[in-house]
Amino acid sequence: MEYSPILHSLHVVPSSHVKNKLLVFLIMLSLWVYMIYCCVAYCSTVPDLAYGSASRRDKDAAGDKREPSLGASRDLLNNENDLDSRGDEWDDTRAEAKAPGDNAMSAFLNESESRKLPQAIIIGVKKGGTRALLEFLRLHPDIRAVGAEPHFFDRNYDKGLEWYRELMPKSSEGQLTMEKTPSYYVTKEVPARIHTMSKDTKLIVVVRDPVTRAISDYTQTRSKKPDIPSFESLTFKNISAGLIDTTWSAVQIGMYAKHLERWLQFFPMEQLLFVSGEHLISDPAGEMARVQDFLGLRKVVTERHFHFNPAKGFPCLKRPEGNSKPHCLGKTKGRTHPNIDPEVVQRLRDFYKPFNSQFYHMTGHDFGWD
Ligand SMILES: Nc1ncnc2c1ncn2[C@@H]1O[C@H](COP(=O)(O)OS(=O)(=O)O)[C@@H](OP(=O)(O)O)[C@H]1O
Repeated sequence: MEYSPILHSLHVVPSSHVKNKLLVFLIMLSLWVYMIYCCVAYCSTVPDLAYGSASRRDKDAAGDKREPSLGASRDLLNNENDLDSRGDEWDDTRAEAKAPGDNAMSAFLNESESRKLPQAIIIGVKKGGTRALLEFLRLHPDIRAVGAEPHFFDRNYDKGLEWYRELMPKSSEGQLTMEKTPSYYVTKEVPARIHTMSKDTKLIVVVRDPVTRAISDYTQTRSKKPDIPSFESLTFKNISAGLIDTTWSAVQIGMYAKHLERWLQFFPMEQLLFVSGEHLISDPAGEMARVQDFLGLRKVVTERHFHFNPAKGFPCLKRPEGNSKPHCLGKTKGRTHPNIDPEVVQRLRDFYKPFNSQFYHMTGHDFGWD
């Protein structure tokens, strides 16, 4: 038969047209199948998890940042207005450390997480280095800690344990929940209250030379209230008689042995760990080894996590892997202290000597302040 283009087109065009239609139909079908699959199987779970984790994250963040309503006190001025007390330093380091895809996984794991009352608390002392210690500890995967200071046992006790528990971040079974509120160490009612929550609570106290601590405390107050009297005049009840004012909190907090006596009425010494604020700066890894040991944790936070910043005079945190910039605590840590009359400093040293000796004796550790 002779070739006829007309016949050919009559024969071919309809068939390619059908093929095209078939192709479009198949594509549409697979799209529909995919969409149905998404809606029924995938979409019904993933957005839930994603939403769940997002809302949980928001809630956790809110929990971390939620400021408990606080009664008016001098500490309120000293601490709660201190942005560093809200505790978000180095959070970005931890966020960066998450691998992509971790969100879905952590959302899944979150399902088995719950908020728990803290099993360990950093109870003091104010200006001892408590923020640095908490942030060092937050690097540990087995620790979940609330960033802000809850002040539950001193200022918010009437709100009840459920209120307190709600402030805590979610944690899984093997993780320890922690918080830090430095005023606990010196507040009379706190040892009994923590004991009532759990007699097994582990207690950590960061202590520092009481004279430097007092000056640091004063420096913080003055940064908010520049018109306060001089350190020298606040130190003495009667300046000519050289009588130290032990009712001034900056002086009183440093009488560590006196406060420790109260704690020992409720807790055995083995349940308390005293961290040297000075060592936390000069040998953070060494001090962290003691803390992790005390908490029964694997030694995860080591020298690889620290980088000493000579300009700041403090160790800052770095991720062991990678070469990102180390993260340091904010400006409210390491404020320049005013020069204090050396005679007043010496008077304070003499005043603290017997308290320090008693403290060394009680803890079995010479902190070397004298
Ligand atoms: N790594 C690191 N970075 C910065 N600062 C450090 C660090 N380690 C310890 N410190 C010392 O911590 C002091 C503040 O103590 P706290 O965090 O306990 O203060 S607060 O009570 O929470 O306000 C703060 O006291 P000042 O220097 O007087 O500001 C620091 O000396």
